[in-house]
Amino acid sequence: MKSGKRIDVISEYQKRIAEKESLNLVVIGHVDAGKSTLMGHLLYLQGEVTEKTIRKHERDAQKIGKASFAFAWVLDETGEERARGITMDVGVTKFETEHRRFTLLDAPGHRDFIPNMISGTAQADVAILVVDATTGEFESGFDANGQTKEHALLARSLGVQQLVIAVNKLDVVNWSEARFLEIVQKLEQFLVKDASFKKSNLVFVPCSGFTGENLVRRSTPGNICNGSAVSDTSVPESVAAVLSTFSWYKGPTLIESIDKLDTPMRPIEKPFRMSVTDVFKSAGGVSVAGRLEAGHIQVGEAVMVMPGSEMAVVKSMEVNHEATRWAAAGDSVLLILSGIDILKVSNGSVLCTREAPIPVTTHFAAQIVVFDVKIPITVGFPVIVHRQSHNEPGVVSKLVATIDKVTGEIVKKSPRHLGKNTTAMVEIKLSGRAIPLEAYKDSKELGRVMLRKGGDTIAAGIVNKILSFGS
Ligand SMILES: Nc1nc2c(ncn2[C@@H]2O[C@H](COP(=O)(O)OP(=O)(O)OP(=O)(O)O)[C@@H](O)[C@H]2O)c(=O)[nH]1
Repeated sequence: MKSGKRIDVISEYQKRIAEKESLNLVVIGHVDAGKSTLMGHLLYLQGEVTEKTIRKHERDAQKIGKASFAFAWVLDETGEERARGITMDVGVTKFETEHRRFTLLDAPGHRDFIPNMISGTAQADVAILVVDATTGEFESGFDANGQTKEHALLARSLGVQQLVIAVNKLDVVNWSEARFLEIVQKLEQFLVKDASFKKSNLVFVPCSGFTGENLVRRSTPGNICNGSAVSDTSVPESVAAVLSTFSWYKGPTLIESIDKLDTPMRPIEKPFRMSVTDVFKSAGGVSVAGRLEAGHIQVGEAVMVMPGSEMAVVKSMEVNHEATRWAAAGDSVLLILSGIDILKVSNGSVLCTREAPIPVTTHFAAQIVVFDVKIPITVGFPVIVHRQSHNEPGVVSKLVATIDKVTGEIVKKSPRHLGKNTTAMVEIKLSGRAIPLEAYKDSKELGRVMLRKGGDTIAAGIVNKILSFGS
């Protein structure tokens, strides 16, 4: 195919961000915290979903006895997700606020789907953490087996710096200010002290995804949020009660809070890198979806797939479901590639250029933070190594030293084991295939790893050095 005129991507990109900046937003939180309902309702209020669609979801949901899930179905699209009432895969949608363009990733809360949650969060710049304010529910999401803490730690480890915390289902607790403040106090302490978020990067917003209160606006006598698209009778508070009991809140709505989030610096001038999250055959060639981590790409250019060093040409592309001729760092893209066998590219591959290939390795040094482990990490400890949406089995092959989290100084060389909350330098060897990986100093996006074992996340870290090179 003819590539057409070459585009000056950097100047096009400058024009685009001058118009409106783009952010990838992930919604995380404990199972049933109300993530899908909240975002489905927000999309409806923003005009991204029609009243007709919501009415249809409502009727269909009622038929299978799940009337309260009508808004959640905007994002939970598969039959199994709807029947089980849970999110399993990462749904992707786009929407706009006054100053920002968002690509929304709705991650599953159930612990069985944490690898999918990692995949969604790895693509995100910012996150909404949804917590259920209901008595007992916030507590169970927040305890050791709940996903509130794990998701927050994972998000921080994957590079998310700004967090909007939606204190949800406040309708169930009579819009109680005391309950809201109790949750803020507990969460803030954890997020700042244990998860290393900056206090100034946290925003707490009381709301109800079900009634729609404080998502886009707050109820006033002339403007009432009463979950109008849902005819479920279980809306627990009368509108009058909302007006009188929620008057204590004077802060921003959820949409105002996310509209103020900062856009991270995009490494657009660095060598081209795209991490692949999905591959499928399409009429035009091989379709490859993923996130552009660094650099830029345009139709007609050649790309190299790592591992494997196979070459392909970009035949066409889409950003946010719209055909385009170029894409830049930070974009979620779909490339149609020609000249390549579908078997040569898979979830976890990284696309780069022949001139600046990404290293491929089975052995690397990393600095890790150990989470709440039951058994201390020792040499030979088996782990599943996650890099973005990809994972491979491996072992912790060497414990180099424990280090002071604050000063970075070595506390102990060659420790025998690593316990809870330790920061340490280790070496990791993969037992199977080599993966594309970079040192963190070269790529913040492709230089992070997460270690999991037996369904638990046990550590997160950054890659200090690649110790073996494959192709
Ligand atoms: N009363 C009340 N119920 C809510 C609210 N938000 C969600 N729910 C209900 O909580 C249940 C779970 O909601 P979902 O939106 O599926 O929760 P989720 O966090 O997306 O669940 P997973 O994706 O499976 O983790 C549904 O019955 C919702 O109707 C709220 O603000 N108030």
